[in-house]
Amino acid sequence: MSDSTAPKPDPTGSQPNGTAPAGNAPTEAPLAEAAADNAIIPASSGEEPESPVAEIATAPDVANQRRSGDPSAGGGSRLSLRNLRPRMVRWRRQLARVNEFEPILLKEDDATIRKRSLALRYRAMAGEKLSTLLPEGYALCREAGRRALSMRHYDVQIVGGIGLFEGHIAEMQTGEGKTLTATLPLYLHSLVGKGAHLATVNDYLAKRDAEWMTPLFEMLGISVGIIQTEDDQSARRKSYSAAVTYGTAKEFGFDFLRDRLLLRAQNRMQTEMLGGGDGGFSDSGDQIVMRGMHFCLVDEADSILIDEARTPLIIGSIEDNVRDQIVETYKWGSKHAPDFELDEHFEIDDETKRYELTARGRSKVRALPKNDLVRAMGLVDLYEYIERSVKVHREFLLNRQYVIRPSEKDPKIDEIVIVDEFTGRLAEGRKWRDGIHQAIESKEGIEISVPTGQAARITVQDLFLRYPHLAGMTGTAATSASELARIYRTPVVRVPTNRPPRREQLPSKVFGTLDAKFEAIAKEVAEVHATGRPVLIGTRSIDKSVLLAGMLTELGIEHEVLNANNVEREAEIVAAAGGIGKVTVATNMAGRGTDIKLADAVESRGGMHVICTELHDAARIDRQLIGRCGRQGDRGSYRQYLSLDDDILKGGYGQIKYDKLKNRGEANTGSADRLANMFHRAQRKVERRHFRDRMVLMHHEKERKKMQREIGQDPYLDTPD
Ligand SMILES: Nc1ncnc2c1ncn2[C@@H]1O[C@H](COP(=O)(O)OP(=O)(O)OP(=O)(O)O)[C@@H](O)[C@H]1O
Repeated sequence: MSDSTAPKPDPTGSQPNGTAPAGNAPTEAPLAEAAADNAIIPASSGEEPESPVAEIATAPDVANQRRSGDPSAGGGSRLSLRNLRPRMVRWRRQLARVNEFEPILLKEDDATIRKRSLALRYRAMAGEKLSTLLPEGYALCREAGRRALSMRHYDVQIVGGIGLFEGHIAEMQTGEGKTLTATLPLYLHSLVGKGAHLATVNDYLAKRDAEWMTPLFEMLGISVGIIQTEDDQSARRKSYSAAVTYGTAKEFGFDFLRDRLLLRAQNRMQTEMLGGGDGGFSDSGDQIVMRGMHFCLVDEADSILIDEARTPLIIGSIEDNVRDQIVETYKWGSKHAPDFELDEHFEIDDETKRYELTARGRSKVRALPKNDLVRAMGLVDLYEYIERSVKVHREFLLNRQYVIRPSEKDPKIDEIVIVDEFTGRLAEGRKWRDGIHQAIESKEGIEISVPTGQAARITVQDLFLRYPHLAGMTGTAATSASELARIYRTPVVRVPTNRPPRREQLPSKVFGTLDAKFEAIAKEVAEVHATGRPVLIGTRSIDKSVLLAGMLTELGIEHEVLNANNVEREAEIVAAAGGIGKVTVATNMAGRGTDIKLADAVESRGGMHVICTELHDAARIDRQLIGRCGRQGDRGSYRQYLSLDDDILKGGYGQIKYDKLKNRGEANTGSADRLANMFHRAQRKVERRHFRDRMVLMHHEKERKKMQREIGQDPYLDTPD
């Protein structure tokens, strides 16, 4: 930590408000302007979480944005909702109070800043309200940022930070400095001594952001902990004991479950000891790692709180050696199944279609060679394994009942996907029960997915609902505002950009077929590429990214493909994507969290051009892609390409109407641009359906937990498999 008394020069050139020299004007000008006209723009009337979705969804700004069909609208626009004015006025007043501290803090040395921070902590611990401490706290944080990181929180960031402190989801455009903004509510909430968590999507981001912000926190006497997947219990305990802890939603969830299991085990031991008198309770030194859940700030809030919301975090109860034994026995079964003959070794019950070994079949099983793991399995179990394997060999055929393809989660691993016998379509995510699925995996020689057995389970949603104070940041929340407000009681606010955005939306183009669309896209890539501007093309699936890449190769355009198949090079590809003449084809969320920095000469040529090749099921994902260009006031442009055979039309209007549109598309030779709005309507229908599905699921889960509590069970530990 630096002891210098003189503050470090501010590379942003910005000065405290009111004392700003002329050169500072560009940095703070938009805020001054925006502040006068509602610095923060509500994306929904989330203040009334109880209000019906329609009311929220039709909040004027969202509605305007959708009417214009511009999924990137927002950010710097200045729209206002009359009924939310009081909140904005209050936040602006608080900003003014934060600013009042600045000239005073500027004159103080590092040691005094730290002392002030300690004094704030005492006051918070003594029970003073954090909202009273906010102006000085935020001013201290800003001053620490300026000295330790050479970054002074912009006024918009301070106002965004106030919104976060008050439990909002702040929508900030990519590149607007969410990492620095996060320090404000983290610092303030950490003062009460119960810990403040920042949850992000992966270990890498947790570590990177924590390390980047640590000098700021250290200057204020605030310790920082980082949770990484490989950490052991004692490292975790240490990280959680820090004032501020960075980690992933997943790790926070697992630690919560492990602690809960441990507490139950200890509780049981204690009860046994008290009851039996001779119980073996000993405090073996096992201690929980978390020290409660007080405040959590969720980065990439929409993806964690909505996309991942239903993801269950499960701690398995099957131990590794048992798992190995099960896997081995499946393999053993499928190896020997072809040697079993109908009628001689097994029979099939006409009614139940059950396979049953005959006496000869059973003695054959006993005589089969077995390794130690298989031998340790009970004989009755072995009969069942063989019966199941024989059934699978006779009845389940590759490319008829199922296909094999690379797993979406990990393309290096193959997986079995069931073919729906009625529709002939792939039944994504479905599995056969009673070991059939595993027996097929074994027959095909691919990794056997032994179920874990559940010892404890929590969904990401439940986890965050347990925090009494929750807030989030994201580039794209406005379109999910109603859902976030309804589930988490976290209203969404839009934070305007520090500098006005200069991103240009080019008119959407609609084609009859995918082929026609892709040809036009390739042509546009060639044209923009010739000017030296970088082009980023987003596709909905891996195969489409490959198709487009093939077309670009034919045109002789050098390019990079970024999809789930080459995640290792992700950061490298994204970092280079803003160079002169770069062309990058990416599937949706790829490259998240890495900044695309434009090469110097790119800005004067018009910045980056983004091409969206199809609408996604959620407008939010489209906006994420579009947000890649025109960052921090850079120039940039984007265009949406659509065709009448796009999946979104099927999802929105159903198969029959989709088939009609597709036929119309095939007959269509000219432009169909006038139909662009139809695609956005379809997208809204899909979004609404997904929202309804999620609400139904949430309702069922809630009921289940209620019932379990009523009968004295723990909904996280007594989980149905
Ligand atoms: N107040 C500030 N003063 C100077 N530079 C800043 C300030 N705030 C942010 N920056 C710079 O802006 C850049 C983007 O910051 P950051 O990565 O936190 O953005 P982000 O909003 O998280 O973007 P993404 O959505 O891509 O994750 C960084 O290089 C950071 O140094």
